[in-house]
Amino acid sequence: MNKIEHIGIAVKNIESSNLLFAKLFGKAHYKTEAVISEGVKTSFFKVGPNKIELLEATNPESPIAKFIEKKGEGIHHIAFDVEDIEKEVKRLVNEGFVVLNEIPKKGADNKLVVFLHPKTTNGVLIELCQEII
Ligand SMILES: C[C@@H](C(=O)O)C(=O)SCCNC(=O)CCNC(=O)[C@H](O)C(C)(C)COP(=O)(O)OP(=O)(O)OC[C@H]1O[C@@H](n2cnc3c(N)ncnc32)[C@H](O)[C@@H]1OP(=O)(O)O
Ligand SMILES: [Co+2]
Repeated sequence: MNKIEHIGIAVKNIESSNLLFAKLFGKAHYKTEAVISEGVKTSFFKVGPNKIELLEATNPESPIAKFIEKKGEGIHHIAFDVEDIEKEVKRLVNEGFVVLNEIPKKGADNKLVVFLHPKTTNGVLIELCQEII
């Protein structure tokens, strides 16, 4: 596992949160993207070398809708950059982690992604990301 790729923050309204985080960071988001399969609208900010992903649910079954219902807005996941996602998944399964999707799926910002269940990672939802070249 390499560096943190992004931190995901669940928000109720991405338009108003875009304005709020633009005020906080002193610059606007650089991209928005809907990921239909995850039921989310996303926007991305660059803060120095770091990337922040805002996520709004687009339907009530979305993981973001369920998360906000239970816990409210806030940090939803931490994503890590990996070079070979399939190899990393195998390694983590061997270590006993519960992988939510063993077959990598298409995420936002040109990435293949895999999630680990927060129950096996001390309550932190972890996303693995491999850049699609
Ligand atoms: C676009 C993409 C990208 O970057 O490219 C994204 O990020 S998409 C980001 C959105 N997509 C995803 O998150 C996909 C992976 N996530 C999922 O499959 C789901 O959200 C689960 C993580 C399995 C949780 O679903 P759900 O709450 O329905 O399951 P569950 O009832 O089994 O919940 C199990 C426990 O996990 C907790 N839980 C749920 N979401 C959590 C989160 N984000 N961080 C920490 N804990 C979390 C619940 O409160 C519950 O705790 P208690 O039992 O203590 O009450
Ligand atoms: Co993410």
